[in-house]
Amino acid sequence: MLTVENVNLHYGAAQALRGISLTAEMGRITCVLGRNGVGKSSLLRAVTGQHGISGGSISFDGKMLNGLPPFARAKQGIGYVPQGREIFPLLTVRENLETGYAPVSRKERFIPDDIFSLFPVLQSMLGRRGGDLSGGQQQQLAIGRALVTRPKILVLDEPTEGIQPSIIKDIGRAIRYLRDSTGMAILLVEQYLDFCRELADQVYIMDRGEIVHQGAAETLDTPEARRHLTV
Ligand SMILES: Nc1ncnc2c1ncn2[C@@H]1O[C@H](COP(=O)(O)OP(=O)(O)OP(=O)(O)O)[C@@H](O)[C@H]1O
Repeated sequence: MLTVENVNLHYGAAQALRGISLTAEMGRITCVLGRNGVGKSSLLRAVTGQHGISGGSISFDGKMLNGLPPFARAKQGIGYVPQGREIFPLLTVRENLETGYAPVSRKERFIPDDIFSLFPVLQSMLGRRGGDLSGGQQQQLAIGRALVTRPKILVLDEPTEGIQPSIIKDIGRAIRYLRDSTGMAILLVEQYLDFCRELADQVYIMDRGEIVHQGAAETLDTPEARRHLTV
């Protein structure tokens, strides 16, 4: 289980996270919703070690992550699918997937078949350059690359952003499959309410760097939750 306790994060003098606490349990999909700029990506940067925190603690599987660099967190089992996908455009699909080998042991340095069952398009495009793929295919590649690192928790930053509906469905199916078949934890940041409502076991809403609501997915339909999500 991932435990975030009372976390603060600053960019210079600007505070982006204010006393954030949340948990993401194994075998469950935890969704964090919120409008633009409320600190969702900053939360994931804190969890993955992309940005240091200025207070609080983050632990996974009983181990404290504070101060560990991103590669050490990847070794602990934290897989990250960043906003904007960050595919290497000049590397092939296969090479992009192979960049996920870095944190795993030599004997695990192969691409699990599951990835191609979830996203068959990746298999048919193994020799193509990442930059030639559509946005939706790149998103599938970014998820595949994170899965190559054999994560125990998959952390996704707005995977539906700019993606066509049919691929959003595939991504939703893949996330559910990963939860159910592997028991991994999923921490998902989103702005797309319907996607979260369908997938999430547990939801949090952020506003101005704080958690302002938490509960089961059904609670997203309460007027109080809606108020935090409408512009
Ligand atoms: N590198 C940075 N330097 C300074 N301020 C930043 C930086 N990154 C984000 N911020 C600020 O921190 C706040 C939270 O940003 P963050 O990207 O975490 O929000 P978000 O909820 O993920 O938004 P979005 O949906 O647009 O990605 C915003 O006010 C943003 O302007």
